[in-house]
Amino acid sequence: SLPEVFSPRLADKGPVIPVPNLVKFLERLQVVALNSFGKLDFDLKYYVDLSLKFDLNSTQIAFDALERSSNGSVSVENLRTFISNYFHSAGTDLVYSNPVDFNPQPDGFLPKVENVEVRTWALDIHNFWKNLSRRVSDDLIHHPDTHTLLPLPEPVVVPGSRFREIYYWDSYWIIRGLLASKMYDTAKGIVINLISMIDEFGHVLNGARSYYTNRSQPPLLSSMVYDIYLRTGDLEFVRNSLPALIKEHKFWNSGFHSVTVQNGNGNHSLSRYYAMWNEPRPESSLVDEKLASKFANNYEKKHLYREIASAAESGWDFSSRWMRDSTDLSTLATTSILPVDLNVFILKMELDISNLARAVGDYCTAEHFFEASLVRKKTINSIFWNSEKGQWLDYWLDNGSYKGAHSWNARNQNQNIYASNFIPLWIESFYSDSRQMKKVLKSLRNSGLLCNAGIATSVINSGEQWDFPNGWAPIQHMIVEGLARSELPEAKALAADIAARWLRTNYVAYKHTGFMHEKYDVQKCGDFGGGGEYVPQTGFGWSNGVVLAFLEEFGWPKDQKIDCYLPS
Ligand SMILES: OC[C@H]1O[C@H](O[C@H]2O[C@H](CO)[C@@H](O)[C@H](O)[C@H]2O)[C@H](O)[C@@H](O)[C@@H]1O
Repeated sequence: SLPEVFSPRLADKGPVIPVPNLVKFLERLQVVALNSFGKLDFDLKYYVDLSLKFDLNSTQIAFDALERSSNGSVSVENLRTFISNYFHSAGTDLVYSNPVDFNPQPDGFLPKVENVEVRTWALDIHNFWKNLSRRVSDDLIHHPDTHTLLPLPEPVVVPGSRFREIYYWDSYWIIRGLLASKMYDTAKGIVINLISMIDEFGHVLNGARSYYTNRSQPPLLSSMVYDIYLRTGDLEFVRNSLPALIKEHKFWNSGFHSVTVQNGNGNHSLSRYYAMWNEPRPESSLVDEKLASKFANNYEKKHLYREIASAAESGWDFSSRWMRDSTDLSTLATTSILPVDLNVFILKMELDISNLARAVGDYCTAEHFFEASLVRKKTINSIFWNSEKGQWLDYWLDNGSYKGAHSWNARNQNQNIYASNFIPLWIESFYSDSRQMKKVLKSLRNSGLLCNAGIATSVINSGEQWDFPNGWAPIQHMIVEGLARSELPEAKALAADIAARWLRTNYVAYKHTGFMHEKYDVQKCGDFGGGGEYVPQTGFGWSNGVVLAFLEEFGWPKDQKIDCYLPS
């Protein structure tokens, strides 16, 4: 018999937000396109990013009338003609837009960068904001039903390449870079766009597409607002943002995202990733269907689809972190895990809301969220902290719960080493605790995560992109920033060392390839990363942002070379 987790009762319980008919149609086109064009250079996402030249009904009629062979394919020529007659290319609904606040040589840009070569590179990256800035096309404004792209009110900054739309958590590091580039209006515009999603959908979407409405991403909106406020002092911006931040806090602390765990210290309220979807992800539907094809039972398939979409909500799509068996992606069990980083982001949200509310004189809200942050800090140390290891460990939920609460069991802490086990370092509540910090530092040094060219995502080489040997800009940034802010000199020194390794590898890869990359291989300085379900992407929003943020914080001395040979 099936385990309880696959029972109809449980499998059907979760919420589902349906996608529009346009997305369903584009998924049909995706299948025919793959059968007709073949796998070479084929990106599934391209097809759900197309926009229609005419209404959906007439496009569907023309599509159904195409002559098909027995396997459903259409001749390459006929399909090409049909696509060019009926669709605008993917990406044309976001048009290039010169950012209003872009200055090629901003005043006070990266004052600590003395080295000419590094400054030239930094200015190249600063220039990339122009390549990545877009606004929605007039066609999208007038005919939103013919686009999967969502019409956002302000200009956007996209990650790059196949990621043609704004992404939630990427935007935090893009904003960090924009702040270093003194592009405050562009940064505020991004936040206004994300807030418009909360107004319309109740949460910030994974990305600005109608196929992303059923999930969010790591919640960093409050961090964006807070950092912009610190640079600009704009209280009106804070006042306008606060209601959305409070609404978002509720989203992550209610419904299926919320889980109660009980231990000797009482009941603890925590959050998990939980997508409102149990079908294949439209942007990767054939990949998901193939993975689910090993399951005969429809409930098992639906269960897997929800786990896949929830892993996408985590931003770590995909990783052994969410898998019961690191060699088998179909064992994804994202919703059965309480993630350290998500709960840290919610603690940060509480601290940010409290600080922002205090700044605008709303002391009642400030106090309420400060209290909440104290409780959450205790919860994080109570559920995730493992003193023997000197790390915070993700927590596996058992299938059953008693009266809605799961009983805490030390055995359920995931003993595997992930960079996320160190994300609490980013938050003052943790980095200011010198005793705990010393333990964590020792643990980080011995973790196997610190490599020649940065911090590895994990120590498991699963072939998935959020695992060894890939290193990702956001992870480097959060850990380095926390270490740098700690009082401990050895933590500060480690921060500078990791930042320098990361800058070197980004620079050398840029010089070799001409591009900034989405992820890097931390084993080999100068190599970009790989693995996962799509080819490595360039551009790239968060990598650019983190380079600028590191250069702003640490600078680069005049006579220090930036290459792969580390000074002894
Ligand atoms: O198309 C597959 C998946 O792609 C996205 O995930 C990856 O890119 C995002 C943009 O840079 C990034 O935020 C995420 O961390 C990456 O893993 C997308 O977010 C997924 O939902 C999508 O299924």
